[in-house]
Parts: sequence; C-alpha cells; structure tokens
Amino acid sequence: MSNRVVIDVDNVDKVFDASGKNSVAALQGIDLTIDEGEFVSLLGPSGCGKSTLLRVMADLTASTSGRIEVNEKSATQARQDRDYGMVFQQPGLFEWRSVLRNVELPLQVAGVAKEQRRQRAQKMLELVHLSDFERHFPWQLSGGMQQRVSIARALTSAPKILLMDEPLGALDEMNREYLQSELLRIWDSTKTTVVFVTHSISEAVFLSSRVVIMSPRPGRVAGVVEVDLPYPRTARTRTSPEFYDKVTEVRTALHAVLAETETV
Ligand SMILES: Nc1ncnc2c1ncn2[C@@H]1O[C@H](COP(=O)(O)OP(=O)(O)OP(=O)(O)O)[C@@H](O)[C@H]1O
Repeated sequence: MSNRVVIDVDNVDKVFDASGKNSVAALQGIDLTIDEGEFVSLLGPSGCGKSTLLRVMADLTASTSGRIEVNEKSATQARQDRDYGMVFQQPGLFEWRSVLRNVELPLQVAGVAKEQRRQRAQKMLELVHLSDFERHFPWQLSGGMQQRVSIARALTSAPKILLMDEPLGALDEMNREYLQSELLRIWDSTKTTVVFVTHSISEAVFLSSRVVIMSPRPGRVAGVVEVDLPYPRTARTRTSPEFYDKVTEVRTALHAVLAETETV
C-alpha cells in the first residue's frame, strides 16, 4: 500500500428529488480518502447510502454538492479513462455470449483488436481459475462462477480501482467464504484498490484494511475502523481471537450507530 490518495471525497452531499416532496438526503458531508492499494469496505444499515456513495465515486450518480477526485481528476474523467471496473450483486452477464466473449466485451467496446482482447480475457479467466469454462455460456455456470466471470470482466481493462457493490450478497455462506479468499488473492496479485459495499460485519473485517461505518438519514460516515490483521488472511484468520475481537469492535460501533438512529 502507498500513501498516494486515489479517491478523495470532500464534503459530498447527495439529495435525491431535491425540490420534490419525496426528497431524500442520501449522503451528507461525506469526507473520505482512499489510498492506492487499500481494500476499504463501506458497512452500515440498509438505506445509509453505501451504494449511493459508490455510485457517486463511479460517476454513475452526480453529487448534489462537494468534490470528488479519482486519481487527481474528476470522477467523470476517471470514468472516461476507464480508471475503475465495477462489480454488482447480480453478475449481469450476457446470456448469449460465451464466458470468454463476456470477459472481452469491455475491450471490444474500447476498440481493442480481436487477438489482443482475446489474450487479455484469457489471462483474466486464468486469474479467476475459470480457463476451462471459456466456451461455456453463463447459464451453464453456478452463481459463484458467474460472479467470478463478472470480476474477470471488471479487471479486463486493468483498472486501477475496483468498485464492488455487494458482489457476494447473493451467494450461500460456503461459496461466499470461498470467493472472499479468492478476492483477496486477486487483490494481492493485481494490486488494485478496492472499495467494497457489504452488509456483513465478518466479511468486511475479513477482507478490509479499513471499514467505513455509515449511519442513515442522512447517510454519514459514523466512524472508521482500521483492521490491522496481517495479510494474507486465511481460514485460520477467521478462527483467531484477533479476528473475533475486530468483529466485536465493528459490531459495537455499528450497534452504536443503530441505537443513535432509533432515538432520532
Ligand atoms: N434513485 C433514487 N431515487 C430516490 N431515492 C434514492 C435513489 N437511490 C437511493 N435512494 C435513497 O437514498 C437512500 C440511500 O440508498 P442506498 O441504496 O445508497 O443505501 P444502501 O446503504 O446502499 O442500502 P442497502 O444496504 O439497502 O442497499 C435511501 O433512503 C434510498 O431510498
């Protein structure tokens, strides 16, 4: 990890339907910086603005006020420069395209020559351990495998940043733990900066170097917990007292947020 800031969110507000009667203050006064190579999770109760913050970083939603810089440029410029890849809860693969053709799609859209994009897509499928399935179609794969294809696709343009919105949320527990470990392996080999939205405390602690705890109505940063457990993290990490202590620390912080919200 370096100390170079890759995402700088400065006093950002987001109000949906600002002038209407259904106005929602989704984000208020968000200040957050993320350094190159970090793995940062956004954690908080439903509706606290995790996805909105990720979407604002990705320039998929405009902020109402404040400033966002990604790699020292506007979020819009970063999106145009393909500085980040995105992964959502649903893999969002095209059913009529083979696995390989799904993974090479971003490069095809960018106008990269066929042979070059094919080689790159094959490399990404190797990275997610799905080389044997390049000619399969998405419907022939399990949910976890489809999500690995979606991660390969997001990485195919070699983005500096990976923005992930509950990517493992639809998977069963065993598959989820397996993909958490896979994700850390991929993170280690690509050195990509990751911003990861989750509802799961243990998932956030297992994966992250920092956990950002958000509170709802309006969405704010309620606290940041440093997770100083050493990498690589393994099955043994999950059963260690240090992991248990960190989970408890995050859980306590989250419960404080919920208690505050309920009394408002
Ligand atoms: N397009 C939209 N139009 C109006 N309101 C929206 C829109 N998107 C989100 N909101 C509102 O903004 C608030 C934050 O939503 P957001 O989806 O960012 O929360 P979240 O923390 O990701 O929730 P969850 O964990 O349930 O996915 C919610 O009150 C939601 O209703």
